[in-house]
Order: sequence, then structure tokens, then C-alpha cells
Amino acid sequence: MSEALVEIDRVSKRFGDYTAVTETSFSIGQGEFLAIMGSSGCGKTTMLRMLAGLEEPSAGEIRLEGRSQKGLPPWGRDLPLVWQSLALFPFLSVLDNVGFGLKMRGVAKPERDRRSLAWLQKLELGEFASRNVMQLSGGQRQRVALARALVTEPKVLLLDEPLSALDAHLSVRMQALLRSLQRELGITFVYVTHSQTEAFSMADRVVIMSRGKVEQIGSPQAIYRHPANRFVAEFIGNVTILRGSVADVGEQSVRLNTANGGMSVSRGNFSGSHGAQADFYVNADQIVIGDEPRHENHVRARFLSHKFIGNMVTLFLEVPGMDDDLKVILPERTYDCLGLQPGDSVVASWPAAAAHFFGGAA
Ligand SMILES: Nc1ncnc2c1ncn2[C@@H]1O[C@H](COP(=O)(O)OP(=O)(O)OP(=O)(O)O)[C@@H](O)[C@H]1O
Repeated sequence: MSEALVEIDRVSKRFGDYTAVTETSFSIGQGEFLAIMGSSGCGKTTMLRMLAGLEEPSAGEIRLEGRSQKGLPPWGRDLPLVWQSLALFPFLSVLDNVGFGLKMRGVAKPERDRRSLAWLQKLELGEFASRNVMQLSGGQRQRVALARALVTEPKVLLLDEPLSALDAHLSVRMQALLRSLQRELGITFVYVTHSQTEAFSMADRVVIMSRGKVEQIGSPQAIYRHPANRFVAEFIGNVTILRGSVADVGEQSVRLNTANGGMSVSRGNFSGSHGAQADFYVNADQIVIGDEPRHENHVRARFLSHKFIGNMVTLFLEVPGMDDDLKVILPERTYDCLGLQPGDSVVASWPAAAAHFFGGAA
């Protein structure tokens, strides 16, 4: 990670008896695009509001460029917040909405208008400058909100689900715009979202939170391939979790006895010993389906159902002795070639390299 711009140092937030964020620490790098994800109510927005100065931490400290932000009001920070509801002023023109932050900072009208117009042009909204914001489309308003936040040239931009009210097509366009803008400006973005697609397509690193705690921080690839624990694996949803007792620890792989026979798992930095119970996960996109086993780990399964995600298909297979369905992700074409019908019997197989222990990636 690049040099830390923001440090969240053992920060907690309590609302009465309820702890929304529990002693959380992580740093955000200069110019980084950081996405925060997690189940509903896990404390994402509270974290963002503390960064923005809309809530004070109950304990711990937030530092920007090494300076404590304690007691600083939102307008005294370099951390503006753009959120889903936008909060544009309906009675002001587009230009005056964008210039509002500059007005609060005492910038004179001609300079304010010059800078606001430059941002509107950058976001392809120049022709709408004199319009009332209520006469704009959802996507245009979203860009006005962005221009309003960026006009003060903040060090960090905080975004709370800014695209959730947009339709899928517009959301994809806005994702591309946000990403290129962030790269071009070199501004640090902290982006709260429910959408894995948004987080994984835009962010340099993703923070996964659950019940006020950070479960994992890492690149989208690292989180996708090596979830740190059961929560992250289930949240991301691209693996099947299995359990077995250790039969043999080899150099490259570990042999386990499971309810479905012996299975080999990448050893990574696994340190358990013979007889120990261990959870492991199998990556859904590394499982092969056919009539015969093609890899050393294999189970006979019954095809239950499928779900399209873009041009990939997730298959759900029932395997006797397994608590959860076995998930398999295939390209749509491969799935079509298989011609599967619900109830069909198949063999699913995977190499040891497709199976890992939690937190065990070498
Ligand atoms: N002002 C408040 N007073 C009391 N409880 C609050 C307050 N703000 C948030 N909470 C509680 O803190 C927890 C975390 O809320 P937060 O809004 O940060 O969650 P979130 O992860 O952003 O959720 P969502 O994805 O649903 O928006 C929730 O249980 C919420 O009810």
C-alpha cells in the first residue's frame, strides 16, 4: 500500500449500550480506492460518518496526514461525503449547488463560478449549469453531487452507496467514470457499497466488515481467492466450505477424511496435526463437471439449479453427506454444452490446488 493518508486507530463507536464499531484499525493509502462492504447494519456507514466528522468516535482516533481529527467539525475536515440521497439543494441552480462548499469557505462569487463550471464541464454537465437540479435525471444529479464534493479539491472523498439508486446500465457507466476520475485526480476514495460488483471492479482494496468488526482487508483478487474466514467466504459466496479430519500432512497438500471420502487440500501454511478437525473451502470456478472424475478430489452429485451472473453460471449441486450445496461456476458456453437438466447425476472434481484452508494461503 502507498503511504498512509488516513489512519483509523483503535476506533470504536457506541450508541448507548449498542456498539456499532468495535476497536477497528486500518490505514488508507494516498490515492487509494478503498471499498467497504459488509452485511446490513455492520457499521459501514458509521465508519464513514466518523471519517466525515458527522459522528465522533467513542474511543480511538482518526488521523489525516498524521493529524488527529478529534473535535473537528465536518466543514473543518478535508473529507467531504457524497451519499445516496445526494442532498442537493432543490432551490439552487446546478452551478450554485456545486459552488456551495466554496461559498462556505468564503470564496468570492466570480471565482466560485469559474471553478464550479470547470468541474461541471469535466463531468460533461456544462450545458446544465443554470438549470434547477430538479430538472436533471438521476445520473446527472449524481454527477452534480460529485462535482460539488470535488470542487473543494479534497484529499479524501467519502462515498456512501452513491450508485444504488441508479439503474444497472447507468451504474456501470458511473463506475467507469468514478474509477477514471479517481485515477486522474489521484484523490483517495472511500466507498461504501452493498454491491460486490461495484467494490470488486473499482477498488484497489476491499474492507469486509461484520458486526462492527473488520473481517478482512485485501485486494479484490486476494479476497475472492483466499477468504480469511467462514464469514468472508459465505459473504462473497464463490466457494463451498467443507470439513474433515487431518489424515496426512504432505509437503504440498494435506489429506483429510471427510463425509465424502478422502480429499486433498493445498497445504499453504497449515499447521494442524494428524486427527485435527479442519474447515476448508473449494473455489467454485475451479471445479470440473463431467461423467468421470478428472481430478483427484471427486464427488458424485445431483444437479439442482443454476443462476446466471453476467456470462457465468453458478450451478448448485446436491451431494449426499454435504450440509451445503456444492457450488460450481462455469462459463455460460460450457454450461450450455453440458445440457444439464435438474436431477441429472454428474461427477464434480477438482485438484488439491482449488482447495484451501482459511487464512492458510502461503
Ligand atoms: N444514531 C444511531 N443511534 C443508534 N444506533 C445507531 C445509530 N446509527 C447507527 N446505529 C446502529 O449501528 C449499527 C450500524 O449502522 P450502520 O448504519 O453503520 O450500518 P451499515 O453497515 O451502514 O448498514 P446498511 O448497509 O444497512 O446501511 C446498526 O445496528 C444501526 O442500527
